[in-house]
Order: sequence, then C-alpha cells, then structure tokens
Amino acid sequence: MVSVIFPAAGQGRRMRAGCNKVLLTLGGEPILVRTLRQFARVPAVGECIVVAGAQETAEVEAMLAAAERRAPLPPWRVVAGGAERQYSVANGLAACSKAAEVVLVHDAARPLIRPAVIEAVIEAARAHGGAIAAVPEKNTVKVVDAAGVVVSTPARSTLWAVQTPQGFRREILCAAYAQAAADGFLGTDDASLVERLGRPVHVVMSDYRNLKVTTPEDLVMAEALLQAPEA
Ligand SMILES: Nc1ccn([C@@H]2O[C@H](COP(=O)(O)OP(=O)(O)OP(=O)(O)O)[C@@H](O)[C@H]2O)c(=O)n1
Ligand SMILES: C[C@](O)(CO)[C@H](O)COP(=O)(O)O
Repeated sequence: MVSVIFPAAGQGRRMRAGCNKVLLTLGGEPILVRTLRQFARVPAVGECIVVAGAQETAEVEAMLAAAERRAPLPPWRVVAGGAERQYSVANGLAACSKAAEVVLVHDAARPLIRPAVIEAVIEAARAHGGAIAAVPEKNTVKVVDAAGVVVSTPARSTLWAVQTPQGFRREILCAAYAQAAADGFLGTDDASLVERLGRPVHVVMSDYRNLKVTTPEDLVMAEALLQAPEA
C-alpha cells in the first residue's frame, strides 16, 4: 500500500493572492483538489494525508468532501501543518498508516503531475528505497557568493531540477525525518533528509509540465498547459 502526503499548509506569499494558493481555482477546481485527482488515477494509492494550515483544516475538509461528491477520491484525511514545509511533512508522516510500504510526498501546488510519473516513482522507490521526480536542468546554473559574484559554474550535464513526488520506503523516510529533527536540519526537499543518511535516491524522468504553482505567472502557465495536449 502507498500513502501520499500532500503538504498544503503554506501561505502562498509569492502568489500574492491574499490566500493560500492551493485553494485558488485552476480549470474550474481548487488546485489542491486537482492535485488529488491525479493520484486517484493510480490504483496503488491507498491513502492521502492532506496537511493543511492549522486555521484551514475545516475549510479543506469541506472542500475535499464536496469534491468527493463530484467524483471519487482515494481515502483521505486532513492533519494540521507547521511553520515550514518540512514540519508539515513530519506531521503528515506521523499520521500515515503503518501498513504503508512506500510513502510519497507531493506538493499540493503541483497539480499537473502525470499518473505515469507517479507510478514510476512508486516503482523506483520500491526497488531502491528512494526516488524523486526530476527533469534535466535547461538553464546554466551558477554558484554565487553573498556579494553577488559568481563562484563557479557546475557542469549542466550533472544538474537536475527536482520536483515531487518524492517516494521512499516508509521506514527510511521515518528515520530520515527523525535524524533531521535530532540534528535541527532543515532541508528544502524530502530527499535531502534521506541523502544525509547515506541512502541512495534515484532520479525518475518527469516532465516540464509538472510545475510548482508559485508565482502569478505559474498560474497562467498552468491554465494554458491544462488546455495543451500532452507531448
Ligand atoms: N509551512 C508550510 C509551507 C509550505 N507547505 C506546502 O509545501 C508546498 C511547496 O511550498 P511552496 O510552493 O513554497 O508554498 P508556499 O509556502 O505556500 O509559498 P510561499 O513560499 O510563496 O509562501 C506547497 O504545497 C505548500 O502548501 C506546507 O505544507 N507547509
Ligand atoms: C520539494 C520541492 O518542490 C522540490 O522542488 C521544493 O524544494 C519545495 O520548495 P519550496 O520553497 O517549499 O517551494
């Protein structure tokens, strides 16, 4: 059985919409609901843990209940999040069923994820212990110091832009989160916590459609991609 944690407890500051961006509408449904619908298309998914802002749990529960009346969703629960994404995921992990062999973490703000990528991440996580969706970096990336001066230019052929879902065998993700909490380590994704344990994390080829709706132009892009045929 696969559990999926959806961190949805952010404030959407960069979206500047005056509300949590995952509650905004995209193609006629809230972004969060649209994201869950993609996972409803993957039979291995047995439970969805939605991590909502502490003040928004009732609103999110009502939203998901209404969505479920329109079309079925996998079994879901809502838990309260924390002040950072990592703390929100930790709360979600604590709420996951012990029967889950694999746990996926997927940003609620990535509604365009394709079921085939979700399935590939699950398969790779089962095989290797850890796997993340990613795409080859298209830009040249520089390391820049605090004074704004370029330090180095990593070879682009080695660089991948990392997305979610990120999937792990449950005991590995639990150990990684426990170690990060003990060390006071705060990472920007889930895999970085697992990497600290020295465990392998495999990259699964995703696609550039799987954007994280972060700034207003991402919302325009996501609406356009919804209308565009998948390449
Ligand atoms: N304390 C937090 C912060 C973020 N998230 C979630 O993590 C995902 C990725 O975070 P991001 O895109 O940065 O969302 P926000 O934190 O909402 O955006 P911003 O940084 O612009 O405020 C989002 O689905 C967001 O809801 C969360 O669950 N808990
Ligand atoms: C996990 C993530 O989506 C991978 O790209 C990303 O690191 C989340 O970062 P954010 O600052 O919380 O948006």
